[in-house]
Amino acid sequence: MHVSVVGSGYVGTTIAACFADLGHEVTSVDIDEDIVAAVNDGDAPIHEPGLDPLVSVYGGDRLRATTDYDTIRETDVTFLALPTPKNDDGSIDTSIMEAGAESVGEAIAEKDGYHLVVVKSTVVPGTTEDTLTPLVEAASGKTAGEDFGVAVNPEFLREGTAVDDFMEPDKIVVGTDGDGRALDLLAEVYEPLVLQWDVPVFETGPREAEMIKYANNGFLAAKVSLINDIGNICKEFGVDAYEVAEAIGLDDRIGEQFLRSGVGWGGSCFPKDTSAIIQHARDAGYDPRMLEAAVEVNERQPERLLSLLDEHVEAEGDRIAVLGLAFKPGTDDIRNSRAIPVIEGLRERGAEVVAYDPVAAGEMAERFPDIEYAESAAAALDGASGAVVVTDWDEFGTLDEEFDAMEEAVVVDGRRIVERREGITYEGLTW
Ligand SMILES: NC(=O)c1ccc[n+]([C@@H]2O[C@H](COP(=O)([O-])OP(=O)(O)OC[C@H]3O[C@@H](n4cnc5c(N)ncnc54)[C@H](O)[C@@H]3O)[C@@H](O)[C@H]2O)c1
Ligand SMILES: O=c1ccn([C@@H]2O[C@H](COP(=O)(O)OP(=O)(O)O[C@H]3O[C@H](CO)[C@@H](O)[C@H](O)[C@H]3O)[C@@H](O)[C@H]2O)c(=O)[nH]1
Repeated sequence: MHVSVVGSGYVGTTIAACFADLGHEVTSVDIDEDIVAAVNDGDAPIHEPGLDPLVSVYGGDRLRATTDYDTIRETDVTFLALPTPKNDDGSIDTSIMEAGAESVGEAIAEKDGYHLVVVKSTVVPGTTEDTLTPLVEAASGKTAGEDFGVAVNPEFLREGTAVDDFMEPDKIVVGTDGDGRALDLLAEVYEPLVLQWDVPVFETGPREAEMIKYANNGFLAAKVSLINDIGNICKEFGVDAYEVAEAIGLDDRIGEQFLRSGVGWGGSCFPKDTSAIIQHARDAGYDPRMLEAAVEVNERQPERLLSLLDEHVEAEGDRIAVLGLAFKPGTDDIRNSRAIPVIEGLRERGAEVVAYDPVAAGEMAERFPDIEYAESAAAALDGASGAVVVTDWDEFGTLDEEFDAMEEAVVVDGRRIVERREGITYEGLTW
């Protein structure tokens, strides 16, 4: 099968390389010429474990990148993996998706046979039927359901484990209006995965498929916020939230995953998606109190971390180490990282901030060019009067005598990764 993928970012590049690995011919379309050149040279344009080997094998061969939308015409199915950022009021900005839908429509206008357009990006319920499909129809002069099909197929991969998540998914959600040709084509695209892992394919309507993605992310974000809320209560009473989480996670109805309390969630998805669905619900007249509370608890965690530091250190004029800048380990992505409000809070206190991250320092230096970036955790800790841990990189779990080089060995751990020991004034955020 010949598949095209529009957008070569985290999702687009991952799924394009994986489709090639599943045996499909793949054409990637992106407006960024550097990204296109990189893919054709066999270089992954993003940092993602397991992606380099795939792009180096298939890039320029079974996976070809281009800036030319017209190439879509030669393919059977097009996945739209374009960004859906948020507007200033928190609502979803679908303008890039709309531009993509129009370009796809123009490209298939001259096509004789059926073409399938698949919305892979995260869009609020109704976007595909009410906005994107009419745009493809207008640009192509064709009729949806007759000349071309439309499906919603949200993506659940996580950054840092994107390739594995895509290649071995928990589920594949397919939203159509019952168009048998669309279902058959998607079944063919995913057949190798479904056969190998016996993956459940959940067939539903387009609006349901769109909502399932927000429900999934909203539920997970709220789960972390709930364990953070419980963790904050635990801290007040000297209870270890991690022991509590371990016990409640044994209940199948709760489940053991996503119970790591700490400084909260960040990244490119949870913040923007909770915000988009909250705003979409409000626009419809419903006030989604649980999701609003999940966001509020999340926003408070960095300040709680700094309050614990305040109990031990007069930050003004002091050197304070920030360990971890990425929004989670395994990535250089700092979008909505909890390190951002932590650094801002330290600067408001007049602290001299020295930051360390194994891969994300370069990204953070663009955001905060005038703080110090250390080459190692040891260098960051040297001479510091306090340290805050923001990202749970494994290497922070092996730190030990490095703390002895601190001016004052005060460690406030936002991820329960540092070993508590004598000689360190240790504060866990929720334990
Ligand atoms: N990042 C994730 O982990 C993840 C996981 C699941 C779902 N999603 C969703 O997938 C979508 C894509 O997210 P992403 O993180 O891959 O985005 P991204 O910002 O990493 O990549 C988007 C790509 O689209 C390209 N682009 C922009 N405008 C274009 C246009 N008009 N035509 C062609 N290419 C264009 C950009 O150059 C970029 O390479 C979003 O809706 C997101 O919410 C993301
Ligand atoms: O127990 C936990 C689990 C996660 N987090 C934090 O939650 C955030 C998000 O983590 P994770 O979900 O692993 O990363 P993402 O790559 O943002 O993936 C989420 O967002 C993607 C984009 O929509 C979805 O596809 C994925 O299914 C969904 O997990 C990070 O800041 C983590 O530090 C915690 O604080 N405690």
